[in-house]
Order: sequence, then structure tokens, then C-alpha cells
Amino acid sequence: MGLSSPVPVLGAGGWGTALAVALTRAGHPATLWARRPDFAARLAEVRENREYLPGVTLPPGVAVTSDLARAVAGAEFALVVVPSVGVPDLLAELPRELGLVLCAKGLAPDGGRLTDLARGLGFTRVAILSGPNHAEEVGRGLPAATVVASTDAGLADAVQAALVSPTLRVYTSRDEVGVELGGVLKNVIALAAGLVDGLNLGDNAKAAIITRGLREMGRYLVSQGAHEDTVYGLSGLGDLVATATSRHSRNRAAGEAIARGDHPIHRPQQGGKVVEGLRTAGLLDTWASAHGQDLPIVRAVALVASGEWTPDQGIASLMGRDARAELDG
Ligand SMILES: NC(=O)c1ccc[n+]([C@@H]2O[C@H](COP(=O)([O-])OP(=O)(O)OC[C@H]3O[C@@H](n4cnc5c(N)ncnc54)[C@H](O)[C@@H]3O)[C@@H](O)[C@H]2O)c1
Ligand SMILES: O=P(O)(O)OC[C@H](O)CO
Repeated sequence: MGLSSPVPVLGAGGWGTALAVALTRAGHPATLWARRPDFAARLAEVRENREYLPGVTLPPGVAVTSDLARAVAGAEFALVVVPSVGVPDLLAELPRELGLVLCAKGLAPDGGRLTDLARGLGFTRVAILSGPNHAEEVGRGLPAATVVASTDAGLADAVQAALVSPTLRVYTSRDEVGVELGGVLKNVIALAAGLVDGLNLGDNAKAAIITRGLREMGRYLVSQGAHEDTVYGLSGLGDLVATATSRHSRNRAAGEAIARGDHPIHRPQQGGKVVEGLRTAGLLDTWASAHGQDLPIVRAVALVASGEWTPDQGIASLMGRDARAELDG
């Protein structure tokens, strides 16, 4: 892909829209693909994604289409930015020679990684983009940093070159597993932090959830083959802090709403916006039970999210665990 070829951005929610704008800031045109033709037509005309990223004007370098084949024609790689639940159907329609930059922070339907799903479908060039990146801030050009991870060094370098700009620092990593799963797990811990907020349990409890959540993330990531240091990088600790403490986070807000009794807990969407952690918690809890792994915060969030436990029961389950040494798990 030459420098002036548009980069396809597949998914016109908040993050896809912000990434399309970020590409133009980096000097590259983007083609933003929206699934619904009427939505794409409105976005092309109004030049603002009022549903998912209000207040950010689409620059002239962003073209909008609902024609998927046209969006990816001739591209070396595409940013895939639909929610995880929509990734399998979207990938099924894409040419296998296309490089994929997976941007969803969620799991495949079987609880596995989306990068594995992509390779299982026959894609050979696969990367993950993840970090502390609220669309609301990246869309406005506030300074941020992110990570593109791939075992394909050429792909990671190409994505870095396409996205890096004075307001977005893009680091590369070879630890695909660690970068992908950090983004997946932090949503669940942020939901737990939201429960703490909604129950007014205080700053000590919030700090404890974040810190113990980070350890839980670390145990799971390393068990899946991640490098331990990645847990403490932008896609791990960085994104956990950004999500668990942010007024922008849908996951944190969903936990807060559940604790206040005003969230429809069986619906994985909030006001039409995706809350990945609600789905992830159940998938991960099922995996942990099957593999005898102890993920207590994941378990509490899964059972609260499914309605089996009240938020108070979830917190009690964490406070009532056996006494132990801090570094013992
Ligand atoms: N919003 C952020 O700040 C942010 C930042 C980093 C990563 N992410 C991740 O990016 C992914 C997308 O999140 P978002 O915030 O852009 O979503 P969003 O909630 O803003 O919008 C979701 C978009 O996806 C579309 N969509 C829903 N189901 C779909 C399907 N089955 N197939 C195709 N399109 C579908 C919707 O129509 C909508 O355009 C999520 O996995 C999220 O965790 C979001
Ligand atoms: O709004 P959330 O909770 O989906 O978080 C958005 C991003 O993942 C933050 O990095």
C-alpha cells in the first residue's frame, strides 16, 4: 500500500471513527466502512458520527462506504474495529491475503483469541492494536500511546508507520498474546471497579480491585503464553488504569449502573454502545472453571453480570476468600 492509498477501517463505531481520523492526522487517507448503508450515507453527508463519536468532524481524508469489497480493494491491511461478537462474520467476507489489524477488545465465540480465530479462517498476516485509548480522546487529537503487536514484524512496522503522528505514539510488540489478552481482561476488571464506584465502597476498595485485578490479569496472560512484562505495559496496566478510572469507559459505567440497579444486565450493549466485558466475563469464567484456574474477580463479575449474584454478593465473595500471602495468587 502506497502512502496515499486509503487505509480501510472496518466498523464505524466510536473507535473505528476515531482511528479513521487518527490516520488522516498521520497523513494517510482512510476509508471508513459501516455495515448499514443508511448509516454510511448519513455519515458521509453529515461528516460527524453523532451516534458513536459526537463532536468530532470527519476530515476530507476520510471516505465513508457500506461497500466492503470497495473498502478493502487493493489494501495491504485493514483495521478491523467491529465489536468482537461481529468479528467472525466480518472476517468470513474478507480476502484471505488482506493483513488484519484486530482492534476489538473481546474474545471469539469459543472463548479463544480473535487472532487464533483469524488464522483458523486462513488469514496469515494478523496484528492486534490495543492500549489506553478512549475514542473520545483520540478522536479529538489528545495525546495518547498505543501498541501494535504481531509476530509478523513487517505488518507491525507498517501499521506503526501508518498511524504514528504528533498526537499518537505507536509502539510495536511481538507479544501478540499479551497485548491481545490485556485489552480483553481489563474490561472485566473495569466492570468490577464500576461496581465499587456504584456501591460507594471508597478509594481503598477501588485501588484494591485495580491492583488485585492486575495480578489476576498477569496470572491469566502468562498462563496463555504472554510475556510477563507486557502485563505492565500500555496494553495491560496502562489500559486497566485508563478504563477503571475513566468517565468515558462503557465497562466501568456498566458496573456502576449494575450496582445502582439501573442497567439491563442481560444486554451486552449500553445505549447501543458495546460493553465487551459483560460477554468476556462469562466466557472467561467458563474457561477458568474448565481449567481449574482461579480468577476470582472474573468469577464475581460473571455471576453479577448474569444476575446469579447481587453486586454485594460479588464483593463479599472477594472479601471472604482465604487469607494468603500477597504474592501467592
Ligand atoms: N470506544 C473506544 O474507546 C474503544 C477503544 C479501543 C478499543 N475499542 C474496542 O473496539 C471495538 C468496537 O468498539 P466501539 O467503541 O467502536 O463500538 P461502539 O459501541 O462505538 O459501536 C459499535 C459499532 O459496531 C457496529 N456493530 C455492532 N455489531 C456489529 C456486527 N455484528 N457487525 C458489524 N458491526 C457491528 C455498530 O453498528 C456500531 O457502528 C470493541 O471491541 C471495543 O472494545 C473501543
Ligand atoms: O469504553 P470501554 O470501557 O470499552 O474502554 C474503551 C477503551 O478500551 C479504553 O482503552
